Amino acid sequence: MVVYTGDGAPLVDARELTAGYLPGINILNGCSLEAYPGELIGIIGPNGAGKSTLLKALFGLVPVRAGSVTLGGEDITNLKANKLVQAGVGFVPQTNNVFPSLTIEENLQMGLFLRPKKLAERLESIYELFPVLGNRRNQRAGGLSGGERQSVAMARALMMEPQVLLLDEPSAGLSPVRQDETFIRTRKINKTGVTVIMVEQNARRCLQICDRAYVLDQGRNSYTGTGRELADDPKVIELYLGTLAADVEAAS
Ligand SMILES: Nc1ncnc2c1ncn2[C@@H]1O[C@H](COP(=O)(O)OP(=O)(O)OP(=O)(O)O)[C@@H](O)[C@H]1O
Repeated sequence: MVVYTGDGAPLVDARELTAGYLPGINILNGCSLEAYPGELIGIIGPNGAGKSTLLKALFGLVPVRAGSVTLGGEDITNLKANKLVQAGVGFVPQTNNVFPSLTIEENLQMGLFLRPKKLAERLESIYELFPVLGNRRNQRAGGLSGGERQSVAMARALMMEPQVLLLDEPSAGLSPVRQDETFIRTRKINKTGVTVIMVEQNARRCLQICDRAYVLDQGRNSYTGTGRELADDPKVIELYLGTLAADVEAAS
């Protein structure tokens, strides 16, 4: 597992972001995040902490009022989503992330509208990573299960060969088995060299698979460390992971 110790330059560097949806109301209150090349970063924290808002601020979907975001040293603060996709950032929203009336393959095609000439080559490599999607390429996305839709959404974001993939609660609404599959798939994508920044409400599982994680609380950084450090930190367990779950795990 790659665990960065801070050597080298971060690929994504979000510094002291203030951001919000409504005038005068900030949801992010100066939170920061760094992702080094090849890292799998988790963002966890209580409901309403601003986790999804942070991801949306990175992808230009929520206005950043103060602070900055850089990608490979270039300022990308408040760039529009299409510019970010061209710059190498992929985003998978939590819901409404497929076109239900289109087939799997048409959904994937939509992911490459900025670079259509590479379609055959990209489809081949995506079907290698997601063989099930290849086998069912002509099926409409609307008829797929939640987990399968999540795969299509991830695969579509990967069509543009992003350097960074932003995932908003990929395991939300899935059964425990499907959640596990989603986490394994996310790790697999990360192993291909894609830096992943993932918001997760399944904090324990997220800490198990990520290199480093950020705990957000009220739009601020609360704790940061490797997945293991945070999973073992008594304060993080008490405040964010739940003591009962920890006791059960320790007793088993
Ligand atoms: N489109 C929006 N317009 C106005 N306020 C919003 C909008 N989306 C989210 N918020 C508010 O921003 C705050 C943070 O929401 P966010 O979704 O970022 O939290 P979160 O940490 O991802 O929580 P959860 O785990 O519950 O999804 C909440 O108070 C929420 O009501």
